[in-house]
Amino acid sequence: MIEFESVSKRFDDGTVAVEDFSFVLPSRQTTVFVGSSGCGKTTLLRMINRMIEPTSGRITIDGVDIAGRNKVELRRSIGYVLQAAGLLPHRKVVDNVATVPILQGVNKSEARSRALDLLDTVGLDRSLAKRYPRQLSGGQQQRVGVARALASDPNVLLMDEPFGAVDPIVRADLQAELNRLQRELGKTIVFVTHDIDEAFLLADQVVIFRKGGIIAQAGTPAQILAEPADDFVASFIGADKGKRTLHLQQREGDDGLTLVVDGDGRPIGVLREGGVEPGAEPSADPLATSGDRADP
Ligand SMILES: Nc1ncnc2c1ncn2[C@@H]1O[C@H](COP(=O)(O)OP(=O)(O)OP(=O)(O)O)[C@@H](O)[C@H]1O
Repeated sequence: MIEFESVSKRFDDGTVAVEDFSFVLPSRQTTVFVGSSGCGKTTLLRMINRMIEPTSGRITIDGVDIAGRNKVELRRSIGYVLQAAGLLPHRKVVDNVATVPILQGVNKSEARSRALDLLDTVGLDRSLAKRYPRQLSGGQQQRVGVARALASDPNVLLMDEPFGAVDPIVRADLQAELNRLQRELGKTIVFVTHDIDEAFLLADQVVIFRKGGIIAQAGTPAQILAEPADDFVASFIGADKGKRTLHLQQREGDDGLTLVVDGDGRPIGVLREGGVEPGAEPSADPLATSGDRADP
């Protein structure tokens, strides 16, 4: 469990990035920080591995105040994945993944053999191990970034917009892969994104921020979709525009299939029988995501 207790951060130039933030991030769950640019998400994330020090307040991991821990040792014990993957350009993939375990004293051949296992874990072919980062696609580089972050088998994984720079198809792949990995590994993940859809897809718990690291709403995706706390949240999740309001539509030439469209009229799927109780009248039930309730 990671706990923020009245944490504030004022930078040297006087910018207050975070003000009096208190929050608990449960172990083995994915907490997603979401909010528009400059609201303090990255600052909060980087305070967890002490890349940024709070001006006041306390952060504990499993009850231990991180201020009392050795900074370098703390940083190496926490996985960290960045948007640009942050790989070392002059090292081969396998060595990028093995770097932290070697720094922690694991012998080279064992670290490399574990690195190859980790490539399997993140769905990369072992034949890529000898390439340099520039010889990989953006999506592959991100997978290497995740493998590297997992290399020291950390309990905590910090992910700062890790899939922000890849195209939507690769991004969807990486998101699905992260959900699969998390089911297997059960890490305490803190994930930062601008993208509310990504947040809802990955999170056990979502925190929507206003500027200054102020919580606009925190809860499960279902809770937030069902009851946006205020107009700011409703607008942020698109409920106000009907983005999450689903409708059924039947069109000519669709062989009687019922199309599901979102509030902007974009087709997002078809209605299948599977979600309806046998004998029950077909209804919008299978679609009863809270989007229905977000109808203005
Ligand atoms: N080193 C710094 N010195 C001064 N101000 C900073 C510094 N780092 C961040 N800030 C400011 O603190 C505020 C929060 O920044 P932060 O990077 O945490 O936001 P963010 O929500 O992660 O934004 P983004 O989504 O754009 O990455 C912003 O106003 C930013 O300009």
